[in-house]
Amino acid sequence: MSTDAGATGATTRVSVIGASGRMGSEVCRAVEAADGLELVGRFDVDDDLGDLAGADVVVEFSVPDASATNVAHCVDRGVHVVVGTTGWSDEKLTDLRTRLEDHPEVGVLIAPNFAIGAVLMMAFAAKAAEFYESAEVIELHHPDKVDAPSGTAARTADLIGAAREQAGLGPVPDATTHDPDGARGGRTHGIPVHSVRLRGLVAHQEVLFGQTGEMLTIRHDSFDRVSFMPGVVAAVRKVSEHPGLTVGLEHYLGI
Ligand SMILES: NC(=O)C1=CN([C@@H]2O[C@H](COP(=O)(O)OP(=O)(O)OC[C@H]3O[C@@H](n4cnc5c(N)ncnc54)[C@H](O)[C@@H]3O)[C@@H](O)[C@H]2O)C=CC1
Ligand SMILES: O=C(O)C1=N[C@H](C(=O)O)C[C@H](O)C1
Repeated sequence: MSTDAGATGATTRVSVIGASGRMGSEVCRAVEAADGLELVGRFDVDDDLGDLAGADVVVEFSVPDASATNVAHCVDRGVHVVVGTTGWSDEKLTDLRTRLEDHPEVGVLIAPNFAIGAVLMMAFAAKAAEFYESAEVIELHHPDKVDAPSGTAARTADLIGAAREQAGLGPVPDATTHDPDGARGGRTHGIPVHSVRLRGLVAHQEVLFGQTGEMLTIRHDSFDRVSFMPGVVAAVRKVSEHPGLTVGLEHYLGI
């Protein structure tokens, strides 16, 4: 298997699942333009994944209901996978870890967001969380997105919730007792999360922290899907060096 193009000069063969989608098509263009990577397969719904066109690494951007099955197909064939699809529940992650025990050489990266600024936003939010009484997440996306909240917002809220627990903070203050239409949004790990869907948007998020007399806002905007590509290409290059399951691009970037 030739996956270490940087060190050896060998070419890494890459297939894309979800190749006709908004992200998949952008990934195909990025792989074709990247030194040391060769696009060998494009797969979409109803295609037979077969031997994955002989890929060393698969990039998977499909739909939440299909992603786990697609990734299992790759792992069973000893192929590394870079996953951007959202909707990975704890149960699905546990099943994948179990599957990987039979293929200890295979690396799988699941990253809720490949934009470097979004990775930093999540890291900054985790850092800030213990210092503020209040925290809320607002994610804003294009209206063709099928899942809410976004994977990025869910991950951000999880990181904030875990940091608050670690610091011994209680629930966020909220006197609401009457909310028949759910105006206060959903909750992830105890943190309110609000989802906006608006034509013209791509992918955006604000993390709000408050305490008496001050407020901190951390905001990230992806104006174009090219913003995800440096992270995807870096992950393709590194995934073989990280056997087992990794959740979050920050672990590949040393953030
Ligand atoms: N991690 C990240 O940085 C990012 C993640 N995403 C996530 O990536 C996923 C895809 O997003 P988009 O490209 O915007 O969606 P999209 O709807 O444009 O593309 C999804 C593609 O998957 C295909 N598909 C459906 N079922 C399939 C199956 N069983 N096997 C193979 N392909 C199948 C569809 O035909 C479609 O071409 C979503 O979960 C989204 O949240 C999106 C942007 C960035
Ligand atoms: O569907 C999208 O567009 C995006 N999905 C990911 C998510 O759910 O967090 C990443 C980014 O926000 C774009």
